[in-house]
Amino acid sequence: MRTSLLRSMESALRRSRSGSSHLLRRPFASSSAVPERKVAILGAAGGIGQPLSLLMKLNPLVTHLSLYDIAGTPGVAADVSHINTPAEVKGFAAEEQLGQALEGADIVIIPAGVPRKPGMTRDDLFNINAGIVKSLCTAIAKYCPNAIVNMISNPVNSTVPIASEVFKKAGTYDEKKLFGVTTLDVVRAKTFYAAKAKVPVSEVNVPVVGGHAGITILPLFSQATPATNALGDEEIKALTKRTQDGGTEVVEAKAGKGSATLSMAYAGAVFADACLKGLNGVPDIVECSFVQSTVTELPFFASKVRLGKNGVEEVLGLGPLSDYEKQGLESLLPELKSSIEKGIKFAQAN
Ligand SMILES: NC(=O)c1ccc[n+]([C@@H]2O[C@H](COP(=O)([O-])OP(=O)(O)OC[C@H]3O[C@@H](n4cnc5c(N)ncnc54)[C@H](O)[C@@H]3O)[C@@H](O)[C@H]2O)c1
Ligand SMILES: O=C(O)C[C@H](O)C(=O)O
Repeated sequence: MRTSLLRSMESALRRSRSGSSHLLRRPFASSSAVPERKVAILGAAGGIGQPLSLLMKLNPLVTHLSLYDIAGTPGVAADVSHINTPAEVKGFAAEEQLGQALEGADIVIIPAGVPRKPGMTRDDLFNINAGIVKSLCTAIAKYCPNAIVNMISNPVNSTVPIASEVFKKAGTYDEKKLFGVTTLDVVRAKTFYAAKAKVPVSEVNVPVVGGHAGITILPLFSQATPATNALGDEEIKALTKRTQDGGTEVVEAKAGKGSATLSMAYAGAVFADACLKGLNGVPDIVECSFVQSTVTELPFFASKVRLGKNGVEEVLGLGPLSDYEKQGLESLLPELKSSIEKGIKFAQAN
């Protein structure tokens, strides 16, 4: 997946440099091979929003890129629009333009909201971000009820349930189209595993299940490929802990200037690319994501998901777990349950 996104981007860059591509001379609308796809980014002028806008502009599957934020969008949209790739860029600022930003969107990516500072948990963001997510999802239900939603705003373990309740209230909820973006956990697990196991990072795959906060992030290193016997129990524990604390590692390193933005933009672009490929009928697109689920007793859970023309095609099971992973699963369920319930309660009361 990672390599296929990189290949797409490299070829978009090559084409834009050579100026020889038929894609650049002919709009996608007239191409029978590539359907029109509008991607909207809400929070596009933020730390994640800006590099994510850049990466989506480089994605050859995007024909229309709609950038919305409450401040700073005109500059970001003008800047990104000068890149000579096919996606047509439009910027929207202020709430009265939100409808236009969303209309016709196939995928809405939401990195709007405040990030952590050192000493905070993701749940500490709930009070501000819950309201932001609720109002943006209310607009999605009105202007693009059939869009796939990629939720990045934290706490993901609560913002996804909030979105589901907003859509239920509006009568537009389709569980196949709501995704909590947990790809950064997978990106981190792959990077850390490759370095420890001394295997090429481009070949590594590691499923990460559960949720997206602390111990609710459960990397399944027993299923990592390429498999290795080189890692003992203590090394697996250390890798698990580093993956669970990856966000905090960045928050502390940024020392008050926010949380992961560049690696998150990359992860968000990988996941949106997978959703676009699924929509376009590319077979066997599998990514981990926090979705409505029956894999555990909880109503939402992150696991491998097969993507298709309608969003979720199949929520895949956990596969065989090591004893250490089984313990991790038992430990995470109560915390994840309470974060999910907090989101549902908020949306029902507001
Ligand atoms: N899911 C993940 O793995 C993951 C990873 C990193 C960060 N995050 C989360 O993503 C969110 C954004 O992080 P960031 O670093 O980009 O923050 P940021 O403060 O740099 O950017 C957030 C942007 O959201 C905008 N915004 C605020 N309210 C809005 C509204 N109502 N409508 C539209 N835009 C609005 C702001 O103007 C700002 O430009 C945070 O909640 C952060 O915790 C999630
Ligand atoms: O850690 C954070 O607050 C941001 C994000 O969820 C991350 O995992 O980097």
